[in-house]
Amino acid sequence: MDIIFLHDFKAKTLIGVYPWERIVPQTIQLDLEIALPSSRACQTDDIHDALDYALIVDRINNILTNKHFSLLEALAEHIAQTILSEFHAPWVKVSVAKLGIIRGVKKLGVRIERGQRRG
Ligand SMILES: Nc1nc2c(c(=O)[nH]1)N=C([C@H](O)[C@@H](O)CO)CN2
Repeated sequence: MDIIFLHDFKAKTLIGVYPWERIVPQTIQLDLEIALPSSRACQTDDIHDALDYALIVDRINNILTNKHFSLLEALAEHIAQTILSEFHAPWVKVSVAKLGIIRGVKKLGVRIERGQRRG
């Protein structure tokens, strides 16, 4: 299985369960692993055969700007389902973390894995 990874992708968004978190944007860190539907690009060296990671970054930035979630879990699920449905990836692993939100904890978050449903 060939994979595109995006590590240490930091961006600001409104997220959280508390009222102040609906007003003050927070920096989150995303780490993604995205399985590729095909390895054709390895042979052809053609971007048209590749899953363009720049488009994935653009799409995630769009989500972070336009959608606001209470829970990291819900954001991770939305990103995972977007990548599966819009980029036809067979499988994706999404980690979403907040940085320094709780005293004594440098980074905390959730990690989910999702695949295409059969049938
Ligand atoms: N499982 C989760 N627990 C909590 C979340 C979350 O997203 N998932 N979020 C919060 C608050 O928004 C937090 O960021 C502030 O302490 C608390 N617990």
